[in-house]
Amino acid sequence: MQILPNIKGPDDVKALAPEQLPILAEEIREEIIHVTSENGGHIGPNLGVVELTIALHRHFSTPKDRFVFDVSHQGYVHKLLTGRYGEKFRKIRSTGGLSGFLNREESEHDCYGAGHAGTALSAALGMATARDLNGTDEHVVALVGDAALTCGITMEALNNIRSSTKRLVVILNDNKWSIAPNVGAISNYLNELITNPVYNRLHQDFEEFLEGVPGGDRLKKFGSKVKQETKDFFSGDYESSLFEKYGLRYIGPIDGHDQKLLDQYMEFAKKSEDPVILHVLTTKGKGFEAALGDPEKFHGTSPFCKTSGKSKSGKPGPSNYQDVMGRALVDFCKKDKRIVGITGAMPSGTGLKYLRDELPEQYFDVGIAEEHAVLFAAGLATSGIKPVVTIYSTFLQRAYDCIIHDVSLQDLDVMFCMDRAGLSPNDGATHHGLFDISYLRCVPRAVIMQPKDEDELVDMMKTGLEHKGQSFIRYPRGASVGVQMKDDAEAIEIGKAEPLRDGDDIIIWALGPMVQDAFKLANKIGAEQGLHVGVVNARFAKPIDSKLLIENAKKARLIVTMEDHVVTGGFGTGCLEVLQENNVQTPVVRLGWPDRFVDHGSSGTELRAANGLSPQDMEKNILDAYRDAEPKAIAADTTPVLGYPSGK
Ligand SMILES: Cc1ncc(C[n+]2csc(CCOP(=O)(O)OP(=O)(O)O)c2C)c(N)n1
Ligand SMILES: CC(=O)[C@@H](O)[C@H](O)COP(=O)(O)O
Ligand SMILES: [Mg+2]
Repeated sequence: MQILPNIKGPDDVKALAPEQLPILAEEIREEIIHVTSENGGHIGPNLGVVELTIALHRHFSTPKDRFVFDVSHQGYVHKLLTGRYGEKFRKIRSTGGLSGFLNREESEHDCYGAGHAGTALSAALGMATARDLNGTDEHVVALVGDAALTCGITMEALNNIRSSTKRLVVILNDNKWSIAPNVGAISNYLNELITNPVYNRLHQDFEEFLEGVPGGDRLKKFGSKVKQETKDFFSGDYESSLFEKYGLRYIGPIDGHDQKLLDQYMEFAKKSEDPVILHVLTTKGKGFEAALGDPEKFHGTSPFCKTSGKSKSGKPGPSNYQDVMGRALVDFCKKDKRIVGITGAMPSGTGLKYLRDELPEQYFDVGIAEEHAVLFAAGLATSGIKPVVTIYSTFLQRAYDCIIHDVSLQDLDVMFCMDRAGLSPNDGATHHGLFDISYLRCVPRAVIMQPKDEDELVDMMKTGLEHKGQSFIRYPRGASVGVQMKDDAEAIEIGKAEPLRDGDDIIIWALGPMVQDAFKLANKIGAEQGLHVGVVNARFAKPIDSKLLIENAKKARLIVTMEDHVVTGGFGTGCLEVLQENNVQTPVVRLGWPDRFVDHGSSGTELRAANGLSPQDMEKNILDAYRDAEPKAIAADTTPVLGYPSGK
């Protein structure tokens, strides 16, 4: 490492001689491969933007100039070039390390954070418009991936640029990939642009421009061809690109790994007196064979072996919830052709890849377009199709009005599978699924459920598929419990909780994976305090099993609720409402995430410990509340203690 460690900021990048840039690029790739092999992370997207990001920092000057990266999962190079090489980068996406996304609190060079796709163009346009209003002269550059163009918000911003500002630089980073291969008409259109004769449509002052850039004369011979085409273009012989129809000057496509070419076109884009889009072709995973061979796997990966690319994760454990859901959905779709699965560009992450491969006619990937996914499902449902919308809890936030206004208000039969409900530790605040119960519990008729294990997940899928109305199943990222699966799923009576262990001193109502934690606490408190602690698998966050809850609360001295969700408006709050409405005074301790955003971290265990949710914290919370609660004169129940999953 000769250059990268000495890059303390963009000025050091500008000071490099051209012949040093390939060395810097090589060192950056080496660092990204090393760090992501240890921590996991978005290796593919970042290896694809090395030369592009170097060029950005050689021609623009953050923090005065503003870079807005769409999703910003491809921001590692930017971080390395803005003084963040070192220990914190080495721990990126882990406790105490950098965020995996741009973050305003992390650096003055990160003018805008992200994590969700489709926000960059609108935010950048806001910044450019603010600049015009303030009369300042900074440059604003939006880096947008080809799949981010499938987001509705991106098109809303495109529609607005021409009428809002004169100066905005948009870099379209076109690598043909979303997480899976990019989909839809916009993707096909970009391919058309690329397969046309490779030329750059430049404004007629192309020759003038060449005077102004180093090596411009070398391009002169090339310019004569372009000049002809420019004339044709302006004479209307060429149909202008989609982007010109939106009022942007389109330049491209150019090779996004050719540092010299990038230099020249960045300079042109910078000088443009019109909003300009520079169409850059890059290769996701460039510089790492395994990533080139499997861009989907290496879009965002867990730690891997640097030589083979093989995942480092230990011995195979229980299936991930996404795979259980995906395989079960195939079975349900085989039995009922009316059932279809819909994903927003994430067939692997949601598990819908099984349906894609086995029953492609019942599979729909709509691109990064969650609002459209829900509305599309609503349309399908009006014609007797039973759509299953599989979108991560956090990304479903994007489609909230479509859920209420289109699916719920019209009482259409749609089932939602919300993966990543709970923590996404390494991705952090933009990706934790901690709000879905709160944002859905207020929606009339919504059925919100969470399984205690993978077998119950399939039961809940059957329940939702048979339910006439709107059902939402939430389940966590990663491995399931490892229980024996039934041969045939059994529907669950809606609103029916599952008592698992008797108790009358304390009764814990746990949702989803918290059932495991509840049993551990019940066993420990029972053994050490001699208390009789019951456990109920709540199953439904809406409707709550009020009858059983009231019965439990009249019997016990304390009710505890446990959820992998914020407390504010969550499942525990629902239980409080039930007891209050029925005038049952038994105190309730609600164990869940506090009313604040939760950072990224190495694991759920570390994040829980950092947020007062370690097993010790929860035990203390419960015992303190128990001591403060009014004793109740009820004889201890001697019913034998049940265990779950196998008497643990
Ligand atoms: C609203 C939303 N939906 C889904 C995702 C998951 N996601 C993260 S990156 C990505 C693909 C982005 O593709 P592109 O914009 O082309 O960037 P690339 O990874 O190719 O550089 C997706 C679907 C997200 N971050 N936000
Ligand atoms: C950047 C982004 O939004 C996705 O790549 C996300 O990080 C995937 O999350 P999972 O790894 O949980 O599928
Ligand atoms: Mg892409």
